Amino acid sequence: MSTAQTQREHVATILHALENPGGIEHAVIERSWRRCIDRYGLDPTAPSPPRYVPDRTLREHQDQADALIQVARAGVEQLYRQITSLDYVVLLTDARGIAVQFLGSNSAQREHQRTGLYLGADWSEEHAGTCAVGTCIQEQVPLTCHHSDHFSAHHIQLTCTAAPVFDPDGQLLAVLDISAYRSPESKASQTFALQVVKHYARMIEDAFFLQRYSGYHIVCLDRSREFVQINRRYLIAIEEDGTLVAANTAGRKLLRHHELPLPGPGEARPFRAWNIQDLIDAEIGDVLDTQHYGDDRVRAFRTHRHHELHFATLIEPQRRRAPTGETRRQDSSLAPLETLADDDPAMRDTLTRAARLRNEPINILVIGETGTGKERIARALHDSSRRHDKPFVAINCAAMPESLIESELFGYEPGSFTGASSKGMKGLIAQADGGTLFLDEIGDMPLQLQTRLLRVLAEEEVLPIGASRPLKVDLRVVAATHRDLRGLIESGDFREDLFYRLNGASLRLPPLRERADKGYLIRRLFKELQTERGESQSRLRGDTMSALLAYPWPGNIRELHNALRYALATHEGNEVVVGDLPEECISGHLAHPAAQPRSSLDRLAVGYPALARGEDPLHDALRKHHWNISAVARELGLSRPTIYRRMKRLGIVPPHQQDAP
Ligand SMILES: Nc1ncnc2c1ncn2[C@@H]1O[C@H](COP(=O)(O)OP(=O)(O)OP(=O)(O)O)[C@@H](O)[C@H]1O
Repeated sequence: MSTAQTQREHVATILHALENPGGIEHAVIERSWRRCIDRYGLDPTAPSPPRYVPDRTLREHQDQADALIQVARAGVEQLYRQITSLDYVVLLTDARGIAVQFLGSNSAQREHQRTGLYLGADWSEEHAGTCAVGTCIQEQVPLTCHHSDHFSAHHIQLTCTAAPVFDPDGQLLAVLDISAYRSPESKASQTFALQVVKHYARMIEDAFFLQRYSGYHIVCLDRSREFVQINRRYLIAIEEDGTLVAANTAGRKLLRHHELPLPGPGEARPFRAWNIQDLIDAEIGDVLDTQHYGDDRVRAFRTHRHHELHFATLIEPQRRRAPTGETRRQDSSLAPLETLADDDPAMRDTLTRAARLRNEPINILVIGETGTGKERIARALHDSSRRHDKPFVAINCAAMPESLIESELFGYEPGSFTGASSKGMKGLIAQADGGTLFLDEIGDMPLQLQTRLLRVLAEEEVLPIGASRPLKVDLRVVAATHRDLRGLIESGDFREDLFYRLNGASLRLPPLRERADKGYLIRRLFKELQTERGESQSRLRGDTMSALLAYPWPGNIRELHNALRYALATHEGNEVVVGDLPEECISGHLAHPAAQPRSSLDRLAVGYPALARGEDPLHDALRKHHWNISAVARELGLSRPTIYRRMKRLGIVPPHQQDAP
C-alpha cells in the first residue's frame, strides 16, 4: 500500500472512530483523538513537521528539570543500553513534553531530527497530536502509541512507548519514552517495551524520592521477604516519631488502600496527619531498629486495617543540612559541636551560630531549661575554638556557698583573712586565663559578686582578696541560665550592665521533649555509657526505644542520661528491655500504639498519663519517699532545686508545711 493510501485510510479510521464512540480498542487513544479535533483544532492530514524549541528555551527547560535529569541519568543510560540493538531512542521529556534528554545512535542523527525524536522537540499533545509523550501527559498513565494510534498521518511509521514519572506529591514530573521508526505491524510486539519503560520510570521516580527525602527515615515495604531489599516496592518517608512525611507512587496507593491518604498535588497538607503506626502494627522503636534486626535486616509487620503481611527494611537518614563552606573546611575542629545534635532544626540553628561564634572575642549566654546540655555546649565551644588547649574552668554559681564564692572566684593572698591558706590561692577566674570561664546558673550569682565580676569583664583583670595589684586575664566567658534574666533585672536581682556584658550573643537550647533527634541522642548516650562501662554487647530493644521516645523527659538530657545509666546497670543478658528502665519512663508505655493520641500536647502526655490528668508523678515519688527531697531527686534523676521548683510550679506543699499560717 502506498504511503498516501495508508494516510487516507488512517484519516478515515479516525473519523469513523469518533463517529462511533467506544469502537476502537483503546479508550485512551480515542479520547486523545477527540481532544485533537475538539480542543486543539488539529487536522490529521496536515503536514506536521517536528517543532523544536530554540536552544535558549531548551536550556531553560533543562535547568528547571536539572535535579531530575541528574538523578535520572544512570537509569536513562541503562535503559538505552538495553534497547539500543533494537534501534530505539530514549527521550526524557519534562511535564510539558519538551525533550530535555536524548539518547540514540549518532549515525542516525539526521533521521532522529527529521522525525522529532531528538533533544528540544516538543511532543505535547496540543502540538504533536496523539503521541506517547503528549497523551501520557494528558492521561497520566503508561501507554504505547503504535503506528496508526498517532493522530497525525505523518507519524504513523513510529512506535512510541511512554510512562509518567511522578514527584513525591503525586505531581507529574517528566515522561520517559522509547521510540523507533521500524517495528512489527502488531501492537502486541510492544508489550515488553511497555513493561521495560514502566520499570525504568519507577526506578527514576524512586531514585528521585530517595534523594529528596534522604534526611528522613525511609521505610521500604514489600509483600515478599526475598525481594524487599531489591524491589523496595513501597517507600514511605517518616520522621523520627513515625509521622508520615511522603511516599512514592506505590506507597501512596498502599496508604490510600488503608484509608490513610496523603494529599494530592496542590492539596493542603494536614499537619502531621498520619503515623506509620496507623499503617502497621508496630512500635516506632521496632521500625527504627529494623536496620539492626536479624541477619537479613528485614522485619515482618502486619497492617492494621487489612492484616496484610509486609516485610520491611529501613534506610537511615543522611544529614539533612549540607555543611556550610566554612564547616566543610574546618570539619575536624567543629566535631565537638557537630556531634551534639543530629537533625533537630532548633539545635542545628544553634550549632551553626555556635560554629560562627567560636573564635569571636565576645561572651556568650547559653539559655535553656535545666539539663538541656548548657555546660556541654559551652565545653564544645571551647574545644572547637582556638583556646582548646587552654583551661576550661566551670563554676556553678548556684551550688557554691555564698561565703566561698568570692575567694573561690577571685583567689586570695596568703593570710588575707581568717581561715585562709598560708600559701594563698589562685582564684578560678585566674585559672581560666587564656581559656574559657563557664559560669553556670549565672542568675543565682549574688548581687555584690555581680559587681566584681563586671569589673573583671570590663577591665580584663582580677584583684585577689587582700592583693594590692590586679592580675591581667584573657578570658572568654560563657554564662548559662535557665532563669529569665530580664525578669531578674526588672526585680533588681540582676545587674543590667552585667547582662549586656555577658550577652554578646545568645545560644538557646531546646528542651529534650521538643527535639526531633531524640533517637540520635538516645543512641549516642547509650554508646557513651557503654564505652564508660567498657562493654559493647548490649543493645536497646525496639520497644525500649519506643518507651524512651514517648516519654516527655521533664528532666531533659540529664534525666535521659540517668535513665540509660540505670538501665545499663540493671539489665540482664544482651538486651535492654522496657522493664530495665526507671519506672516513671514506662508508666505510660502500656497504651496500644494505635490508640496513642495525636495532638502534640497529648503526645507529651503519652508516656506520662498523670500529666494528662493534670497531676504529676512527682506526687507519687514524694509520698513514696516520705517527702525526702534528696531521695526523690535521686530517683527522678533531677537536681534538688529542680524538684523544689517543680513543686512550687505545681503548687505542691509538703504536709508539715500545710498548716503553717
Ligand atoms: N548533646 C548531648 N549529647 C550527649 N549528652 C549530652 C548532650 N547534652 C547534654 N548531655 C548530657 O546531659 C547531661 C546534662 O548536661 P549539662 O550538664 O550540660 O546540662 P545543663 O543544661 O548545663 O544542666 P544544668 O541546668 O543542670 O546546669 C550531662 O550528663 C551531659 O553529658
